[in-house]
Amino acid sequence: MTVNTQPATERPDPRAFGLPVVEQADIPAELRTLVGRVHALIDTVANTTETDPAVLAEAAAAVEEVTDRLAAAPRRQIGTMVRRDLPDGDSEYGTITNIVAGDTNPAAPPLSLVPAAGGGVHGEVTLDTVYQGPPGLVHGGWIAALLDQAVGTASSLATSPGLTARLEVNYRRPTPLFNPLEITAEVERTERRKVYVNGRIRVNGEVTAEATAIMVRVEVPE
Ligand SMILES: CCCCCCCCCCCC(=O)SCCNC(=O)CCNC(=O)[C@H](O)C(C)(C)COP(=O)(O)OP(=O)(O)OC[C@H]1O[C@@H](n2cnc3c(N)ncnc32)[C@H](O)[C@@H]1OP(=O)(O)O
Repeated sequence: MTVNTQPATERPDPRAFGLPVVEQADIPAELRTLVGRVHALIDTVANTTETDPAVLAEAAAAVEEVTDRLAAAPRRQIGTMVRRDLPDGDSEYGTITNIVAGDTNPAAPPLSLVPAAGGGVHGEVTLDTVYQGPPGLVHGGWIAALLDQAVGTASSLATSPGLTARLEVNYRRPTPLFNPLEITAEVERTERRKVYVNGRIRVNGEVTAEATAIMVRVEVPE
């Protein structure tokens, strides 16, 4: 039987899955600054034309020293979630180191997806060369990752959290780096635990990639 989607009245608490939860507001501003600077470091290292061995060795030693200092504190438990308040008064949980949207992951763009006025979710992100595939263009796997995150978030907010069972991506136009990407997704219908979701990426109003997905909602342990 096909049923209409209905907003979840109650979202499962990740603690029911044994996962710790961090409040987004409790992430120190200094950690956010560090995450941003490490992202800039990744981009800079990927693109530096420095060849002086002394300069490169000094940089590597400095990075090692900072890494060792931070590693003195215990690591987060794998699967740590972050609870975020959304502009519409709702809230959502996400994995704090999620590679697409993780608050504390310097490798993440990061993408912030929020409920769209007309339903579904939307977000905007501009990608640097960390995400480069073909010259000047976003890697196709990263396009799929952005769309996966979007359909997963749309499904989670409209129903309850799930895992991607199927994701089909059509690459319509090249998706450029250093251009704002508008990402949207919305649930089409639900069928038992299956949630059928559509998503797309637009650049200057033109669709560059679109996806159809089936999310399968996770069952809360007894
Ligand atoms: C808040 C806390 C944390 C919440 C955590 C939230 C995390 C968000 C993650 C973001 C998105 C990701 O990257 S997810 C990561 C990538 N995806 C994965 O790793 C998923 C790997 N696959 C799996 O674990 C599994 O196959 C599942 C969970 C998808 C389904 O297994 P299952 O739970 O045993 O369910 P199962 O009975 O097999 O299937 C349920 C229904 O879905 C259908 N179905 C199953 N697979 C498919 C498929 N590939 N294509 C079409 N349909 C399918 C079945 O026919 C059935 O339909 P019917 O009989 O009802 O008609």
